[in-house]
This record gives sequence, structure tokens and C-alpha cells, in this order.
Amino acid sequence: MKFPRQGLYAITQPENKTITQVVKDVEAALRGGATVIQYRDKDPLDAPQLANLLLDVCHAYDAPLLINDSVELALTVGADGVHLGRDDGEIAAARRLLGADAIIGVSCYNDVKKAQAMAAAGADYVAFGRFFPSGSKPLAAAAEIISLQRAKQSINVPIVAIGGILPENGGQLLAAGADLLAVIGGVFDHEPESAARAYQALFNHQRE
Ligand SMILES: Cc1ncc(COP(=O)(O)OP(=O)(O)O)c(N)n1
Ligand SMILES: Cc1ncsc1CCOP(=O)(O)O
Ligand SMILES: [Mg+2]
Repeated sequence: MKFPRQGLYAITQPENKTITQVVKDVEAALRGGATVIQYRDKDPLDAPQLANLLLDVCHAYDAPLLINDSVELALTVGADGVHLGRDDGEIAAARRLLGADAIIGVSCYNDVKKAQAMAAAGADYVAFGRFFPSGSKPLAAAAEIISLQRAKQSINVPIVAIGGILPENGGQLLAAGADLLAVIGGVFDHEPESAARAYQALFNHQRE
């Protein structure tokens, strides 16, 4: 499955939820227009079981499922790809294990040079952030919106922005060069279908 060129990239919020609730919430986000889902779970009870269920629901909506942090889990469940941060291993190793068609995304924080190097090394997207204070990751370091502009001028793979993104503040990130908006709280702190739908106008606007 291909990584989308634009859209809402919803990231799971499994804390204090049952597996059934996480799957329901993700399906609601997909109904609301999310184009890609990341399974992010820092305290998993049964990660393979939940990831398998998420994979089925994502594929029913033609959306890829990426696994945060773990190439091993992505391989175990046959997920569409993986998201790697600075502590999560190298692209080359992930590519060797997951294959040429896997989607591999990398965190670049506020570092445009790193993003250029990661794209050259085969990343399928590069992610910058956090742009706004994030309740989901309060200690994430701040990134500057101008980094999106610089990245857009020199990088051909999709650019993802993350961190405290709401329908009210996402437009400026898209205007600066982001292609996808990665969101946890803005979707899953609310009823996920209508929350996801609220981002859609930002992307429709981009196409006009
Ligand atoms: C799309 C996207 N962008 C950035 C991150 C953050 O990755 P990382 O820095 O490894 O932090 P954790 O998410 O693992 O806490 C992400 N997960 N997804
Ligand atoms: C994983 C991650 N990396 C930087 S900010 C963040 C959390 C994003 O969540 P939210 O959309 O709730 O701010
Ligand atoms: Mg990580």
C-alpha cells in the first residue's frame, strides 16, 4: 500500500482503553477521512492482537497501518510500514527486514539536513515537530514552522507535521509546506469521526 500524498495521519491513543475501544476509535477516524494510521503504544498489553485488528480495519478503508518504534511488530503482523525516531533504529535495517514496498517514515524534529539525508537514504516520508505544545508528548522539543518551508524546497517525499495540531492551527503548517498532519489528541480526545472530519476542510482548501 502507498503512503498518501496528503491528508490526516491519525496516531492511536490506547492509554486506558480496551482493545475494542481503540479499534472503534480508529474506525471512526477513518470514517472521518484519516488517510493513514499509526499504531503508537508505549505500554502495550497485547500489541500483536491489537495491531492485527487495526490492520484489518485500515485495509477495509484502503488506508495503510504503520507501527511506531518496532520493526519487529510490523514484521510480525504484516503492517504496511514503520515509523522510526532517533532511538528506533536505522532505515537500512528496517528496509532489509520489511522489504522494498514497506513504508518507512522518520522523525526529523527540527532538522532539515537530517530530513534531506533520510529522504536520500530511502525514507518514504519525513516528519517534523512538535509545532505546538502537545499534551500527548509534553516534553517533545519545539520545531520552527520555517523548517517546513526549507524542507519543501529540497525534499521530494511527503512532509508530515506533528505536535498539538488542531483544525484551527493546522492550516499554517500546510501553507508552509507540510503535506500531512499527524494528530493524536485533536482526534482522539474527542468523538473521532467528527474530529477527523474537522481537518478535512484544510486539505480541500490546499487543492483549490
Ligand atoms: C508521524 C510521526 N512523527 C513523529 C513521531 C515521533 O517519533 P519519536 O520521536 O520516535 O517519538 P515516539 O512517538 O516514539 O514517542 C511519530 N511517532 N510519528
Ligand atoms: C509523538 C509525538 N512526537 C512529537 S509531538 C507527539 C505527540 C502528538 O500528539 P498530539 O497531536 O496530541 O499533540
Ligand atoms: Mg519512537
